Amino acid sequence: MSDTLLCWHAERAGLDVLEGALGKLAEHGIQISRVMYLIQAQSHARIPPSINDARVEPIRIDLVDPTRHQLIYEAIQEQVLPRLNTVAGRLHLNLSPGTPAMHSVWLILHAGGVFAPGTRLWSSQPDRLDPVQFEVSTYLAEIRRQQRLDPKVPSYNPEARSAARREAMNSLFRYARVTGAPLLILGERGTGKSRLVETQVATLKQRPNKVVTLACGGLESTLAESLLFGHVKGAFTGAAQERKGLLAQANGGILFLDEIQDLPRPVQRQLVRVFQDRQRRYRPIGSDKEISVDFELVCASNLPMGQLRERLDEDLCDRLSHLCVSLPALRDCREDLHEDWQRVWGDCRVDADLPVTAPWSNALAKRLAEHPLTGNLRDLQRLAALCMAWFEPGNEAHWLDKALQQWSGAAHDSSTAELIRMGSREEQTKYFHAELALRTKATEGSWKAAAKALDCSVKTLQRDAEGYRGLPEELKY
Ligand SMILES: Nc1ncnc2c1ncn2[C@@H]1O[C@H](COP(=O)(O)OP(=O)(O)OP(=O)(O)O)[C@@H](O)[C@H]1O
Repeated sequence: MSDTLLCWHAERAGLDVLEGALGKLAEHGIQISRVMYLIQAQSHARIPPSINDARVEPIRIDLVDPTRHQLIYEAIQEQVLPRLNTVAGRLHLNLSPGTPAMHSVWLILHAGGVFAPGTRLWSSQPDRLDPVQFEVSTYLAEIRRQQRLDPKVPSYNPEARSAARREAMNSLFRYARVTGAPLLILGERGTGKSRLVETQVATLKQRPNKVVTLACGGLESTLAESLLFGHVKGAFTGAAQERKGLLAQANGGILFLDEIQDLPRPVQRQLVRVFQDRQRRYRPIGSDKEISVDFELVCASNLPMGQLRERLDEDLCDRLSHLCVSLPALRDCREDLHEDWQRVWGDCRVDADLPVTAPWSNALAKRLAEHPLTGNLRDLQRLAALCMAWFEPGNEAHWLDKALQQWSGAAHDSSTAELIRMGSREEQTKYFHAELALRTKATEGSWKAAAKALDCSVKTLQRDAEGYRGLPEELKY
């Protein structure tokens, strides 16, 4: 398929520049069949209908002053951008013709992602044509990606307002500094355990930039073993290549085992053995050679200590419980919520149009004061996403209200489900029965009709509904 070239008519060098560029592009194996040729409206140059088999499409722009960037942009927006939809093949942009001011305009448009992915930039002189490899849009995208993946912002302020968080941070700062002893971080899901390990813990342990993480959920024993310890080629069917395990990768850094309770028991035992050895020696699967590694072990779990104990190998649990920090849930440190919301907002805000400081109102303060926040920081992230979706410049009260309405609506179901999932089997069954009773009453219209639909007595249903006692009022159906 042949391509399109977009460029400016260089008044002084005339059509020679275009002809030269077309020739050089052909040397690169690029066939141009169409040229979108921007030219001053006042220019007297005669533009031929085609050059070197390429159809030349003059686009006359009334622009006397090439440093009027805003006007150039508007002209391009009106006269060039709509035509980009009709480009077949790839778009090439020759940056060089025109004034240096024009070069900046092209680059800015490219950086803003105006041109389709795959558009190639070229810089030319009559005797040369060089690709411009500096992909501005990719560069910006990369910065944004890094900001998300590699957050440098410490997750929590150690000088927290609430006593619960201050105490947790105080313990964290003391415990994380102890070398050679595993650190255990407990906290409900979304309390920021992983982020804490990647930022503050890694810094305190003086091993920044090297946190090797294994999410232990859903791994069966042999896979978990091979991921952690690695294997030699041919160690088992399918082991076509040698694989370096995470323990080896974490050498000199931190091995972070997230949701440690899900690590299969036999692998937990193996880990204990490595940890009992001062030199941290182990054998990759199928190898007869021992490897010695140096890493700090940090584990996290969203279970409280009592439940975690039931899921962990006894020895491993004993080792892990020496230095254990419990991160409080957000609803237990509401004094910090204003700051948390600012931080989450700053974290999620990518679009420069959005306000730098997080939106705030009395209604939001009230919602934050009473919301169960069972998803912790993720609830705040959901609110931030809704704010971004409803955002309209200059009308904060309106879009914030809209976002809050949606947030409250969506919170109902997920929060109820969340709370129900948190209890013991007995409690969960109780909540389930209560939910069933109340929902059936709501759909059938009365206790009598609900009892008939479920084939039980009204008394049974009303007793079941009592099971919701203890749930926050707003979560009851
Ligand atoms: N202090 C913070 N400020 C703003 N955002 C944060 C903060 N800490 C974590 N986050 C963000 O909140 C989300 C939840 O954090 P994280 O994954 O660390 O929690 P977690 O406790 O490990 O959750 P889970 O147990 O579900 O893995 C992530 O998207 C993270 O980037």
